[in-house]
Amino acid sequence: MKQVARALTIAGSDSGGGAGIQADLKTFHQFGAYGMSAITAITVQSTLGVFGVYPMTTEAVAQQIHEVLRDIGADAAKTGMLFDAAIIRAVADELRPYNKLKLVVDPVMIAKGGAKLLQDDAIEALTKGLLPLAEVVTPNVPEAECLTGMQIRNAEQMREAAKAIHALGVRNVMMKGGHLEGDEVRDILYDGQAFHEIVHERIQTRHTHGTGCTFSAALTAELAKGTPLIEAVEKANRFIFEAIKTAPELGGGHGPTNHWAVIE
Ligand SMILES: Nc1ncnc2c1ncn2[C@@H]1O[C@H](COP(=O)(O)OP(=O)(O)OP(=O)(O)O)[C@@H](O)[C@H]1O
Ligand SMILES: Cc1ncc(CO)c(N)n1
Repeated sequence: MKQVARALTIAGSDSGGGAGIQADLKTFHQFGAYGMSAITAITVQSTLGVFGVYPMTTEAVAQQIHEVLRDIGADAAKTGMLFDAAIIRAVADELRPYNKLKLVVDPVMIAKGGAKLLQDDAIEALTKGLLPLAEVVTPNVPEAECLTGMQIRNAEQMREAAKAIHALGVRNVMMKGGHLEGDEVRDILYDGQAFHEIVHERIQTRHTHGTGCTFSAALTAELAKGTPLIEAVEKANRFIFEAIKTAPELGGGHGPTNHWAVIE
């Protein structure tokens, strides 16, 4: 039988196509992985913002995961927008038996325009139920602040927060520095022992819709292919940098990145 890397995304639909399920599937495809999806909510979005959020039933989310995993299977999976505590618990219950599957948890909480993609009372379900199953969690600065209660303004505080999130029981923490100010963007991976830092130039652009989703999808696809974590993070980082740099400049607001970006 042919061996193709299989990747599952469990996330919200973004009608604008730049974030969520759509960003994930485009990115999986670009990385040569076979993409599957379990939709948690339908969001009405464009580059101008979020206009509506329509969650799926918990049963519908659980069933999508259950049926694709027991038939097709997955080498890696990622979670994005999960909306509420009941969906988080259902996702954790479905994934728990698949302990060989590499899980990337992108703890999506708020869209760039400020719209809530996760209910406040869902944080505990996330930290207690889902994070222990994750190979790696990929918070941005506001999400890391919410998970830890710490204030993060610089690289040292990012390292402290990474340690605190690791202490919640996650194997690896990938702290994204896109939200901090400065001419450079610093992303920090912490495996419980050492920090691995990747620094690149900050691109001056408004086209950053879905950067977090696209980054974690690239990471998931590489893990599905069997790439070791540090190398997978480096590839995903190069991909998102190139995708932001060559963004197609669509829409009147925060446009999507270039999911056709090529890295060598
Ligand atoms: N302006 C930028 N220039 C260069 N790299 C960037 C820029 N913005 C983001 N990145 C890269 O993209 C990655 C993800 O970005 P960010 O931290 O903004 O994610 P996010 O807030 O989760 O995104 P979103 O919520 O829109 O999906 C960062 O770790 C960084 O490597
Ligand atoms: C569906 C969805 N997931 C995640 C994000 C975060 O970028 C978004 N804007 N929309």
